[in-house]
Amino acid sequence: MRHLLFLNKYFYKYKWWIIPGVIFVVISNIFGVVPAQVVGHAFNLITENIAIYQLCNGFERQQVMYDIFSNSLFFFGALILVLYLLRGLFLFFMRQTIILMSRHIEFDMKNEIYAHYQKLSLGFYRRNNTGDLMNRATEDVNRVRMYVGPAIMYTINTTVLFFLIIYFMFSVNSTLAIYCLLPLPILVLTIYYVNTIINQRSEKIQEQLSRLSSFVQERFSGIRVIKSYVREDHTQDVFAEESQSYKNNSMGLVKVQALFFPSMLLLVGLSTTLTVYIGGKQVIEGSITAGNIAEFIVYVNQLTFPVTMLGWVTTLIQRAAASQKRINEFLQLKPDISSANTVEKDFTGKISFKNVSFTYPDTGIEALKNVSFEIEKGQFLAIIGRTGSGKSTLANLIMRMYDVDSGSIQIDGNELKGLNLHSYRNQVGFVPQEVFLFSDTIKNNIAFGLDQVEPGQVEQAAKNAAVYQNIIDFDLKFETMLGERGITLSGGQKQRVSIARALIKEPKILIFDDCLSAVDTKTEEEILGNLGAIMKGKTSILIAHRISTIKNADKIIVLDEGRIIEQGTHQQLLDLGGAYAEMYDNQLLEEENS
Ligand SMILES: Nc1ncnc2c1ncn2[C@@H]1O[C@H](COP(=O)(O)OP(=O)(O)OP(=O)(O)O)[C@@H](O)[C@H]1O
Repeated sequence: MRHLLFLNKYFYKYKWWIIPGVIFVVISNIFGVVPAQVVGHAFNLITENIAIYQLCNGFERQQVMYDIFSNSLFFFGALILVLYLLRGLFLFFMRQTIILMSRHIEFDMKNEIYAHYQKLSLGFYRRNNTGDLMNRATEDVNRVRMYVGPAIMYTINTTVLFFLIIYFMFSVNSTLAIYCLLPLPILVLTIYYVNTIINQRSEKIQEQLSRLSSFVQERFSGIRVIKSYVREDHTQDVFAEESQSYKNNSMGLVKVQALFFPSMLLLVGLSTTLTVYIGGKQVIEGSITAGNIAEFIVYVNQLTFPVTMLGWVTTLIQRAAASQKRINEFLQLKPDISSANTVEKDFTGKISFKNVSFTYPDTGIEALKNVSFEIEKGQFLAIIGRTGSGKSTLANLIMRMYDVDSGSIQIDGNELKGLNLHSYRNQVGFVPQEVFLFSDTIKNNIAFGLDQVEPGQVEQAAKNAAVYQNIIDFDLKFETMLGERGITLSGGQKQRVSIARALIKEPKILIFDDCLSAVDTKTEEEILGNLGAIMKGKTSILIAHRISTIKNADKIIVLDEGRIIEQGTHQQLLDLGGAYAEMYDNQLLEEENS
């Protein structure tokens, strides 16, 4: 429950919603309870005068009495109607304040969670799966909203109504009030018990449902693999099995739910019977009127719904507390990477690594060991090495996706950790190894890193990335949609759109993480030629597997098992006759063979 204290700041923020809300609850309940007394008076009017009315049978006076009777009853009826209309009006205001407040809180929370998620570093996203992140920002927030809205509203409502009714009941007759209320605790306990069972089963069903949807989602994403391995029938069987247990559990839930209303009605019936029985005896004794019995029956019926709600509200609160706990777990996480300095600087692009070592915290793999090198402003650095040698890790460290364990990375002679991260990353163009494009138009994908796009900028970036002609060939050209509902680009086209996205930023430092692998050698040469012109005076880092791609680099670093084993120009490394020269010979041989 203490987790829900987190929400107090929102209650404070929206105090001018909740305070009038509570006042509306009180007023609406007063208008809800008073009609019971009017019913009582109406009853008394009839029971007290019906005998006299019948005595006047056959006399002219009977018509006069009839008129008085019907006018009075009409008055009572109209009064009840007006009171209920007023109750309805204040119920409307109550919802318009408390439920609207819950929607505002939901909106604020979603934004707070989303903003916080974005601050968390890459490591956090590696540790938690997307489904879990999404659930906390949607399903869990929704459950908390049910607490700040309906749960709070019904709790206040039930409390106010309960005290009003108790007050009125006891002011009429305390013995009858006690008998009337006697079955209520049993009703509360029964409903709470049945509700708990319903809840446990619903949770189980919910879990099964999300397992089922993850299963379906994954299988449809991998439909190509399923079809090529002819596993449709097997997948169908697994799906049917999962659905079967979902069905069985849902049917079990229906059974419990079916018990809910009958048990509730039974106890309300018991309460009414006691009211009539005990009340009847008291009428005979002369301590109350028949109208009071009618009044009590209305009270009992009025209490039923809020009391039923109590069980539901308890589960809402329990669920909200569990959800808020999950939300708080993430909200309390501090980002591993934070911007230390707010001064924004323009960089020239000199990068130096001094004895940098880095181990991935999740796997314990030491990806870089004592790495030292320097790139001057405007130089072209290439990194080559076997798969898993630490090339992408090096690029990620320059982007400060992770912080180094030991050693230091400096940009223009300043510690990377001390730089304004936002401004620094804004000046770096990064093309990751795994291309990711958004389900949006090609134009918006290329212009992703810009706040404002000048005319012709997107087209020029596409030309520089040698993808312009491909885009022009599509019917909708730059407005072509990508992703699930749009077209699918080829691997090479995707890589080039992703390159265009980095180039359009006109970065001071450009990092290409093995992103020319799906591009043919001719296109690769075209891109590299364009890059030469664009990156003049700016620093570029290119990670590659083909020596043909990097031989013009100012400096080449050869990585092996996280260590730099050789560095120099293409010619220097060939002259060295080591790993690079061997790689070169092998690649020449492969080319000749093919
Ligand atoms: N996010 C991660 N969490 C844990 N370990 C990782 C992570 N990324 C990479 N590694 C490990 O770090 C080592 C270096 O990986 P890295 O991706 O830097 O190699 P690479 O040289 O870029 O390989 P490739 O050429 O295949 O892309 C590998 O052993 C890899 O398993």
